[in-house]
Amino acid sequence: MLNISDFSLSFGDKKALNSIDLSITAGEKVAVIGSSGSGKSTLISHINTQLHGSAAYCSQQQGLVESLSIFHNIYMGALGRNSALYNLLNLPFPFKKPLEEIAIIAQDLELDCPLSQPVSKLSGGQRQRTAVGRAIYQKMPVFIGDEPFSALDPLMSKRLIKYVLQQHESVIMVLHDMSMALQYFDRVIGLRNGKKHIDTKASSLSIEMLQDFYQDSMNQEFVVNDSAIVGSAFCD
Ligand SMILES: Nc1ncnc2c1ncn2[C@@H]1O[C@H](COP(=O)(O)OP(=O)(O)OP(=O)(O)O)[C@@H](O)[C@H]1O
Repeated sequence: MLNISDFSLSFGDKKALNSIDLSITAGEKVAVIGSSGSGKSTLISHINTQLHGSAAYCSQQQGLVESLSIFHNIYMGALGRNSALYNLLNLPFPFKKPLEEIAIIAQDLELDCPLSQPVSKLSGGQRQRTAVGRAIYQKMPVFIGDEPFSALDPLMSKRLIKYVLQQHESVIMVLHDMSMALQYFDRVIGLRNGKKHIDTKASSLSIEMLQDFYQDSMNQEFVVNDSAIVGSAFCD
């Protein structure tokens, strides 16, 4: 499904990704972890570009339209599927079919406020779920999410991660919750300073190993010379 070979990306002097090799097969559920600034968002944004047309991407920025309702923001996921005229008419007079479909998605995402509510009046968690709803309504085989439920309480976050996993053939998700990464995903990719340090089956990792990985990442935050990080316990 995806093959990335020796991919690097810099922002000015900052090397955000450093010689990344990555293959992902259809059907895989991949968690991407790493400390802040390690390159996770940059990596999944690149993956989204590579999978253009088959992936729904839920970025941290969300890109919601503040003045429009929950319904219309979620409906945006279907803009490409329908004609311009249908989309235009659906704005003032929503059609029955999308109304019903979006009501189900909103219910599944535990969005219990009226669908007519403008996004500007939503909480952080409600906004995140609206953005995820829009991605789900794209009906793509692949879901790419950048901490899509970070504003939710842990139990709701758990339920909704399970829901997103059920709705898509393949999922690539950045998340900081190590236990969820191990419990719900097949594979874990760990980034440190733009390099891939972990890429293995979730079943071969433990919470302690991931805690060590985060601790080592923190310890090396001040290391300027990249050569000092070679020799990780996980990857070259
Ligand atoms: N548009 C940009 N311009 C300049 N630097 C950038 C830009 N985007 C990312 N960076 C830098 O690239 C590095 C990787 O950023 P990235 O957002 O991918 O990290 P991250 O692991 O997703 O972080 P977080 O967990 O905080 O979201 C960081 O040092 C960041 O400052």
